[in-house]
Amino acid sequence: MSYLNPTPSIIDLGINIDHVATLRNARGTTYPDPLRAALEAEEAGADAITLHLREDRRHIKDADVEIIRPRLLTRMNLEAAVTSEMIDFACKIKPQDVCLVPERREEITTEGGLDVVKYFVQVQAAVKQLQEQGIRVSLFIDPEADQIQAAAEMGAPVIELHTGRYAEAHIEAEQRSELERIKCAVQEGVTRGLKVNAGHGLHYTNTQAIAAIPDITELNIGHAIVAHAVFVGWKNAVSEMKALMVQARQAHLAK
Ligand SMILES: CC(=O)[C@@H](O)[C@H](O)COP(=O)(O)O
Ligand SMILES: NCC(=O)COP(=O)(O)O
Repeated sequence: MSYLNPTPSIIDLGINIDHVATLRNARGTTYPDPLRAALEAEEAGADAITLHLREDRRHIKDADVEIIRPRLLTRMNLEAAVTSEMIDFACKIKPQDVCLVPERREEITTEGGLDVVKYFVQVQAAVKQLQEQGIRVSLFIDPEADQIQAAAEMGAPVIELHTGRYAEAHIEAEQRSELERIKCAVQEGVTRGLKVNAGHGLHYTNTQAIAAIPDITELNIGHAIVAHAVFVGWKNAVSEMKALMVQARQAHLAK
């Protein structure tokens, strides 16, 4: 829900604008402008703007975060690694949401969830520091019961389930089993009183089944929308994704 979309959404869409910046950085130009992408995404129905400030600054830069933060009419969901540099930066910027993610410099994309069981102490300290600044913290984790339990125990109010394995499953049986894993994780999160989001690798033909899961509050989607925008335009790509999510949820609720 936002000033632009005042009716509560049946399911929220956070638009990840990282790869608008990837395209800009490929030529060192000032276009396409991530700020413009964020504002037009809001006009097209986005409920939040997600952006990942990576340690290597391969797409989003510090200045993007600083410029975009005060201009949003919805909310900013800043993805950040659990490092003192990133947590201090987030505390300075004060986005409405920070999603703590794992990061490996050599990876092409975020390969799995943050291991909040293994790094319990470090993640809990970051959650506390961010919460002291009034920032809502989300943990980007694999859809596993022990990860969800640790997230709840350390006091994070939100989790985002990594849907990468589901999105990459090419065999139908494997995709079905990944979907079941996500459904169980959603239930586990809700039972523990958490707001449950999901995302990673979702596109125009695999998002429906995830959006239909009734207790998922928000999906964060980026790469597929930037790619689709090449053919249909940015605002159409955003509104098409939002519409298919809403339709999938409504169809499930009408059953
Ligand atoms: C954490 C996450 O899933 C997204 O932020 C994603 O990582 C963005 O794109 P890249 O992984 O390609 O940087
Ligand atoms: N947290 C997931 C996200 O923001 C979007 O990931 P993707 O759609 O670019 O794979």
